[in-house]
Amino acid sequence: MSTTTSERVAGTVDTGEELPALQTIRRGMEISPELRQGLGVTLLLALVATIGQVVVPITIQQTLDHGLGPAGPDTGFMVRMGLLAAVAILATGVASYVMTTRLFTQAERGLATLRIKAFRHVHDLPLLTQNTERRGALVSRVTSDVDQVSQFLVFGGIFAIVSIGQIIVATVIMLVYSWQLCLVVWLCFAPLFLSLRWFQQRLSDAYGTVRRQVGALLSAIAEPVVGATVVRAYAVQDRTQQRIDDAIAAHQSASTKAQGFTAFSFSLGGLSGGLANAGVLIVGIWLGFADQISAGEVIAFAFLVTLFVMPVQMGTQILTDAQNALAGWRRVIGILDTPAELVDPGADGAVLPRGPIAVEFRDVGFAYPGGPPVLRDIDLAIAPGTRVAVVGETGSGKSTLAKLLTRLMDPTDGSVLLDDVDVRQISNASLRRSVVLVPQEGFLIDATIRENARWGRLGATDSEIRESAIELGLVDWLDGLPHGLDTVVGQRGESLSAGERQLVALLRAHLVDPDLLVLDEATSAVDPQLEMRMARALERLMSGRTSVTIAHRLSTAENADEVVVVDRGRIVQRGRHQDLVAEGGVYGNLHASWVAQHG
Ligand SMILES: Nc1ncnc2c1ncn2[C@@H]1O[C@H](COP(=O)(O)OP(=O)(O)OP(=O)(O)O)[C@@H](O)[C@H]1O
Repeated sequence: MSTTTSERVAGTVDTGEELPALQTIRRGMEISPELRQGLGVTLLLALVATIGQVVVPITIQQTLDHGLGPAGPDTGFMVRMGLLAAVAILATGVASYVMTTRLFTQAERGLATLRIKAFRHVHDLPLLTQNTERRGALVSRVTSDVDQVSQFLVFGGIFAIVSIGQIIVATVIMLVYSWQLCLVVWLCFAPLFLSLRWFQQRLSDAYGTVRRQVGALLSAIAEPVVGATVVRAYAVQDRTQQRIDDAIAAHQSASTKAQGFTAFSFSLGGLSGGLANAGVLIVGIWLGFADQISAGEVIAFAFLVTLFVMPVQMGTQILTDAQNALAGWRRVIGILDTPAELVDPGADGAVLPRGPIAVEFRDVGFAYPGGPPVLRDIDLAIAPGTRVAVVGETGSGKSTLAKLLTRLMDPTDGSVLLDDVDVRQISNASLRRSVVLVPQEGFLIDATIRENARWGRLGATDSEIRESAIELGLVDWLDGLPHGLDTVVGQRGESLSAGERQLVALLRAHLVDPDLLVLDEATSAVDPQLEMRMARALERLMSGRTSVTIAHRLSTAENADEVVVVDRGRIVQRGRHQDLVAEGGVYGNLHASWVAQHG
């Protein structure tokens, strides 16, 4: 677990930002063991590829110095050297190919594992955390951040290893030939080597700005697309267009600046190479006259210099990529290091028996991370099969109560019990089987009504879905739709009306066949006919089950067996509707405002 976890603000995702580079790599390898598999062989191949590169200059030197004797060319020797060079070139090519293939296969396998683990963990993160972390940012962590790691591991990583190897081996060979010429080469490249860190920092800053600008650009574009209706309704196209234009201009200038740094370091690499070659020739000839070096060695040097050029030209870019990849890796590891606070007891957990569930809140308190208490001293017992309506002013804590009841969050104090068992001890599978939450806005996927209903019971047949629709009195509505169960609901169910979306949500809930139904009643008004249909479906859905409804309608409170009144996080009144109306208090006020609205 990362060092930052302990300091993490409750309910937020670990950013992993303070994880040192080496620790990041170690943790990353632990999470994706595939990255380590066969790494030894891959590195061996990298060594073969590197050594192969320097064999050619050596054979040239040998041919020039020993193949062209005073007695004329030694054909046998030259052929042997030529063959050696050919074998070296072939070996380098094959080794590079196999190495790269192995590397990207392993890297992609390892990163697929990382993605899968991160996605699974996102599911286990407390709902609260998912709300706190911007959802888009979570998505980017498991997609583009992993891509950055992948890019680097496949291209940058191996290039870095081979490059460093190339420079080391070339330097050793140069030293064997002539330390003076080696010094010339190193002096020519020294300014670039020394400024690599400086370049890398500039590049990193520049690309950091580019990434931020990409984010700004995406949100500037997403806003008018997602909120197209509002943008048009308020005729603010010009303002949003201006934001997009500004974002595009800012992105363009940041990118140009970043590319400028890359181009500069690239050119400097070429310049250093040219200088080194010239220096080698001048000093080499001078040393040659002093009989300190052979012609073949000078030519070999010219070849060896080229082994320096590419690595240093790409060096700054590789360093930046490495930094980006590490940052990406840290962010994904950060997800995995965020504890799944809602621990599922799994197979060891209790299993709820079938039949209406008894509910109890025992001294429950709750506060959102860093916030004040939202629920206090909640003691509430609901007998099996009872129909309870929870009412209260907006912000009084009703939805929070529902989330605790369905274990989307755990209480900060006290406990929630179902059939006398703490919800924390009930296996998730059993909990999801027996308890259903129908939220205000049921989330519909862009698929058919059939697919959406099947979220309630995966694999439900058409006749089972129809049976549910018949029991809820929805079959004539379903048959009245243009394509029945095959009707596509559009993104987030946009092709249906708000009331129809609720009907699909009820159908889905009915297919679960729960023993405890928790409903967050929709506030949006629907046409009277649909309203009646919904009321009838709800009535049937609740029958024979324990139900807790967050009520916004007078009729729901009137029909409930018991009304629970929440005010500023506490239960202030309980009882039947008529009794509470007579009692007055908070319920009296709520009732009066309902009557004023609809009476
Ligand atoms: N994710 C959250 N993070 C921080 N505070 C929250 C969060 N959700 C709700 N709250 C706060 O908790 C309090 C209770 O909210 P809750 O949603 O339970 O009220 P409610 O009674 O259901 O309101 P409404 O009828 O408007 O839905 C409010 O003050 C709200 O600001």
